[in-house]
Amino acid sequence: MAGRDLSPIRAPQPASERQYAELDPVVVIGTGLVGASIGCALSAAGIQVHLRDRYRSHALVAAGLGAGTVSSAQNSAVKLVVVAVPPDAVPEVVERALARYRHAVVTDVASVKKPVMDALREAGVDLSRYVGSHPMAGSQYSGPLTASPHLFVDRRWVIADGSGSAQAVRRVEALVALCGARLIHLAPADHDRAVAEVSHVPQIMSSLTAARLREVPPPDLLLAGQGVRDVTRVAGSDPTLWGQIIAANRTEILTQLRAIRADLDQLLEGLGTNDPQAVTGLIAAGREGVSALPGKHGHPGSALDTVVVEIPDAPGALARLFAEIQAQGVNIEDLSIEHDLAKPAGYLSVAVEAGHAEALRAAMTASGWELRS
Ligand SMILES: NC(=O)c1ccc[n+]([C@@H]2O[C@H](COP(=O)([O-])OP(=O)(O)OC[C@H]3O[C@@H](n4cnc5c(N)ncnc54)[C@H](O)[C@@H]3O)[C@@H](O)[C@H]2O)c1
Ligand SMILES: O=C(O)C(=O)C[C@]1(C(=O)O)C=C[C@@H](O)C=C1
Repeated sequence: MAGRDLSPIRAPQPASERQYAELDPVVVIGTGLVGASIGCALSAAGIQVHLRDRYRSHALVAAGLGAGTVSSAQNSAVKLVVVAVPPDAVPEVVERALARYRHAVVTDVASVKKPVMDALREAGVDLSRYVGSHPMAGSQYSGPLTASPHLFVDRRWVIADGSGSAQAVRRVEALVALCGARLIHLAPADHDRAVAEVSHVPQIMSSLTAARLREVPPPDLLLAGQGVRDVTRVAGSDPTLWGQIIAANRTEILTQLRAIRADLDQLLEGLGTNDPQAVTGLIAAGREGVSALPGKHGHPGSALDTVVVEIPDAPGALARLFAEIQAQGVNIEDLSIEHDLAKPAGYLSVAVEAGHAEALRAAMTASGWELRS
């Protein structure tokens, strides 16, 4: 689209005076993927971040990536503590942080919210300085090495209602804003139901599919294309972390898996009796489900078309291709790459607004690119 900002990510902005006053300095406990990414985003905004981890090496790696410093904070000066450790450790670490940093607000980023809040209440912890939260951004990777200051840009970040003073909530809202995320307030139980639907059950379905691949003979695996890779990306996730997330949210997850079992039974029955409607019905329902997902940046999805371009596995090929697309004034809405197993080439699937695809195809062909669709 001509005139549109084609830069893929928003650069971190310096913190405003109010945000400095609310947050500076911050302590991040747990400097893996999420903690180090938060440290990188806050540091890029100019906030002083102190990094702590049960493994000093993780904090050192995070510091090396620009997430902050491993030097200790002056405890009484700390304004915000972000607890980014695995869910089972969260209540204990939050409780200790509240005791140690007496003027700080403490938030956690665990993927479940009600069990954490319940555990803190059962332990008799004063929750006026605690505000639970959850950024809906991450990846299948663990540890600080894949951290990025851009991880949360334009992603949803939930603040769990039901604890924290108004001032405490404001500090966590400032954290969300500085990380470039979009704030959403939810009751803990509503959060846990929603993430079971859109994150935890999809993780299980991905792992179920990927686990079957262990039985596939290696020559058959050579036929694996982009489809199976798309469906199994998150199956590469950390089993210990996900074991904790799923156990903590098991009631919601069980309800949803039972519904999936009923769908599967229906499909098996239909296939057994060779009822074509059983399959078309399922595929049509899946298509409806996909189109129900909000589009990029949380806006309603717009119709996209995919242009598939063959690119040589050579230095500068991607840059040339992107420059060509930019020259056409077309925004890349999404992209993925599939590598050819037999020759030094890849197939780049570029999703663009449907109305722009035909003109883009014509321009690319005229410039000598090989198109696959
Ligand atoms: N991975 C994701 O996609 C994602 C997204 C959003 C939220 N989360 C949540 O964020 C939290 C961290 O997940 P992650 O993916 O960054 O995991 P990670 O394994 O990358 O990092 C966890 C870090 O916590 C440290 N740690 C563990 N126990 C500790 C303790 N008791 N004290 C201090 N440090 C400790 C580990 O050494 C590690 O460096 C989890 O609660 C997870 O549910 C994860
Ligand atoms: O892998 C990703 O892309 C993710 O964003 C991971 C994802 C998700 O399922 O949305 C996984 C768990 C977290 O609690 C939040 C984010």
